[in-house]
Parts: sequence; C-alpha cells; structure tokens
Amino acid sequence: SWGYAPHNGPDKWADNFPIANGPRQSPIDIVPGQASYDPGLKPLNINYDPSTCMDILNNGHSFQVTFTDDTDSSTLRDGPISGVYRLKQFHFHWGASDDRGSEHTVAGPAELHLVHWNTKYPSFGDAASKPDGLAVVGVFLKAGDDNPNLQKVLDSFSAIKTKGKQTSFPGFDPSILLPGSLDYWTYDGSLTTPPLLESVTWIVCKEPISVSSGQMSQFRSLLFTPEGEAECCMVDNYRPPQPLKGRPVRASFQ
Ligand SMILES: O=C(Nc1cc(S(=O)(=O)[N+](=O)[O-])cc([N+](=O)[O-])c1O)Nc1c(F)c(F)c(F)c(F)c1F
Ligand SMILES: [Zn+2]
Repeated sequence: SWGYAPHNGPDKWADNFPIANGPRQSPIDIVPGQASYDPGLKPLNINYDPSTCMDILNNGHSFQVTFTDDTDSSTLRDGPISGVYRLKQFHFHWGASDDRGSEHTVAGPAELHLVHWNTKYPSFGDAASKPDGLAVVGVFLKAGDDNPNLQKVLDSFSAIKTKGKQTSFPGFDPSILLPGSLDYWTYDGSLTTPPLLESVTWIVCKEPISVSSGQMSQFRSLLFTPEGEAECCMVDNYRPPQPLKGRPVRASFQ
C-alpha cells in the first residue's frame, strides 16, 4: 500500500488515487506576499477538552492522537469556516533532517495537523467526502529551543515504536501545542495523504512553535514498519507542494 518510499511514495499515489492530480490538492507553497488579506475573516475560536483525549497510535504513516468526537466538547469554530467542527485527531509530518519535513512550505523540520470534521454531517467518514467536510489547522515547527509542551507526546513513543502499536493517552490538552498568535492563512485543499480527499479547509498558522533537534531525533526514532520486520525509520512522511491551480490564499492578518 501507499507510503513515502520511492516505490510507493507521493509520485506513485495517482496510480491508486487519481484525485492526486485534482484541482484542489494539498499541501501548497504558501508565499506570504501573494496571500490577500481578508478583513472578513474571523479569529479562530478553538475550545479543546482534555478529557476527550483517548490514545496515541503509530498508524504506519505518522503517529496520531485520537479524541472521542461524539459530543461538541473539543471544537473549532469561526475563522474561515461556518458551523461547528469537532476535533478528531492530530498528527505530525517531519523530515529526516531539520531542513525539511513541513508540508506547507514556509518550510522547517515538521508540521502539526489538527483534523476536525463538520458536524452538519453525521460522522467523520461522511464529512471526509464533502467539499466543506473537514478543517485542518496546521502549525509549523521551527528548530530551536526544547518545547516542553511536546514532551508528554514524545515520552509515549517507546510504547508505539512500530506500526500498529497503540497506547492510552488520556487527558492531553492539544491547545498547549498552538502558537501564541492564531494569525493564519487559509485556502481550499485536500488531505495530504491518501485518499487525498478534496474536503479540507486548510487553516495554516503563521507563527511556528519551537522544537529542538534532540526532540526531532525522538520523532525519527519511530518506525514505519511493524514489529518483526526490517526496521525503516519514520522520516520524510511529508507530501511535496502541489499546484495551486488558481486557488486564492487568504490571510487573516495584514
Ligand atoms: O483520518 C485520517 N487522518 C489522517 C489525515 C492525514 S492528512 O495528512 O491527510 N491530513 O489531512 O492532515 C494524515 C494522517 N496521518 O496520520 O499521517 C492521518 O491519520 N485520514 C483519513 C483516512 F485515513 C481515511 F481512510 C479516510 F477515509 C479519511 F477520510 C481520512 F481523513
Ligand atoms: Zn497531515
């Protein structure tokens, strides 16, 4: 199945997922000077309840922290979206070295994605196939000081080193991973992993959060491979930027 190796990576995804060459694919190269300030954009309204945080999983492409999404306890509202979107999970993409790894290129060693779904639809799976079904908040990680807010996530890695491993991860508040300023760029796009569904309103924060090189090494200690198979380090799990195809990129700030 799909992955990030030469034989099954981003250049091969169109073989099984032809939407890979669609009109609203993600990520994109965000050129700050080319985004247009939209005074009609509202501030992001993010409310996360740590009691909805359940577990952390190595899914073979990244690791993801999953939330119970059967009530409006952890939500995203306002910003470029209308209605209420529920937090489903967050995960990261990162590189083999500190000079690559983010997906939306303002560039850097990694990027955090918080995946939310529109509660006008009955479920995440249903929402994921609708043009306004998902909203993903992206946060760049910038190489610098140790980030203590990441440490609880990193400390769980020994329990999820290989593909398919999962462990309980209760009571984590993902809002501690958000930058001080919630200024953002927004555009219509897609999942950046197969099935690459064109259902995502992307909301990419301008301000990065920090991560140290030592912490990045811990990300790189995870494996793409299941226990018992030849080890393949989980690195470079990012899709390169895709054609903008005329899409507007708006900024919530001047
Ligand atoms: O739940 C999903 N989460 C997800 C998204 C991305 S993403 O990079 O595409 N993203 O949106 O940020 C990256 C990772 N990850 O762990 O790397 C993820 O785990 N993907 C997903 C899915 F797996 C399906 F089978 C499906 F039908 C669907 F609708 C989905 F949206
Ligand atoms: Zn992602």
